[in-house]
Amino acid sequence: MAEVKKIAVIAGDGIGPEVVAEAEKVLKRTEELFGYQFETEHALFGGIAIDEKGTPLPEETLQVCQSADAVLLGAVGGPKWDNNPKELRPETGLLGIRKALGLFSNIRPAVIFDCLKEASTLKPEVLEGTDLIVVRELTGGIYFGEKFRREGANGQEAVDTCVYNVNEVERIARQAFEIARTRSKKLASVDKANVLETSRLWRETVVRVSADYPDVELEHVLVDNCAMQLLRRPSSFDVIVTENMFGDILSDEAAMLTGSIGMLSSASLGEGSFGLYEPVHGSAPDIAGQGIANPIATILSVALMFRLTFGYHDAAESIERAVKEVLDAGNRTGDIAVDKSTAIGTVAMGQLIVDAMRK
Ligand SMILES: NC(=O)C1=CN([C@@H]2O[C@H](COP(=O)(O)OP(=O)(O)OC[C@H]3O[C@@H](n4cnc5c(N)ncnc54)[C@H](O)[C@@H]3O)[C@@H](O)[C@H]2O)C=CC1
Ligand SMILES: CC(C)CC(=O)C(=O)O
Ligand SMILES: [Mg+2]
Repeated sequence: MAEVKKIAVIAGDGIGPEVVAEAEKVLKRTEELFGYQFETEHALFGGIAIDEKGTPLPEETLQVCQSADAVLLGAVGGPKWDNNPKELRPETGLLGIRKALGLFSNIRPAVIFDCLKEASTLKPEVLEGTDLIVVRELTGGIYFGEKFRREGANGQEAVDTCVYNVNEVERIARQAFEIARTRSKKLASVDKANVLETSRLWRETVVRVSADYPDVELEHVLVDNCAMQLLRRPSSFDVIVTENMFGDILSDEAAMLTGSIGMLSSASLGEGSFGLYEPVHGSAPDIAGQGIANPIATILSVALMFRLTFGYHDAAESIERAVKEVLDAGNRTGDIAVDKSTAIGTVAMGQLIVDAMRK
């Protein structure tokens, strides 16, 4: 009998509950097929937690996560809470949970399915050979720096501060070098070292760490150039390591190589095997409640959980193969459909993937 793995399930807001419901069906099917056992515990987080508990990250939610082996998260946020004071915004909870759980590394693979090349923003010949991972620093930088308003000589000013220390850069750099070692041994470190002091420290630190990885070829790319090169020659990248905000932005851009942000999964990791798994997209208020969101990013996040936290490679492969088969057969949600009139909904896509899973 396999050991029971505890998974904290946080559906969140908007399309979060819709896509997480499909991922939970995948967990159940995995139990039936492979005999693995999961104990899920649901917790409130984000806007719904503000409404019901008065805070985006209730203490009991944090405890549920801390006592679990892994967390499955949908998405949080939406216009309902946009004008809340900053401590009562869903994104405050998102940053808070990442910090509280020590999840400094966010791994975002952009996997290109051949049959989706038609849905990509780029021409198939430009996409040829593209398979990249963005490794984003997740608990430092400008999202976590001090922010405030003040009265300046010309009226109100707003201040966001960006801080990185050597330790924060070193640990994410090491993780990216380790990942690069398992792939094509090429690492692109993305910064803005021609302007930002945090980026100069970033670059110095990455160069120092690179001495321990002589087998990995390191290049430095300025973030503006990287944004351009991702569209011009995406196949030249393999592993990209970058700071929090640059990684946030570049991974949404990389999503469009795959066809849609609804395809991009992610793993947030710390020092141990514990991880939080979530789609890269947000709560998509514009399509929430319509049953049309693409659940694949969340389902592929479960596959990442199986690989990186549980070591269930057989089950991960089953999910990934099922997703490919379902897409190869021409099934599309609206975001990846060229002919939108043929699009299927969230539940139909989830069910097709569950049905295609095999041992
Ligand atoms: N990890 C999280 O919980 C995140 C939360 N957010 C929050 O989500 C809210 C909405 O943010 P947006 O900037 O609109 O970004 P978003 O990622 O929610 O949506 C951007 C666009 O992509 C589409 N989209 C996203 N996921 C999709 C899916 N699975 N299937 C089909 N289409 C999909 C949406 O319909 C929208 O047109 C905000 O409150 C934001 O703060 C944003 C990013 C991450
Ligand atoms: C609160 C934001 C940093 C969420 C986001 O856009 C992300 O993590 O991708
Ligand atoms: Mg983002």
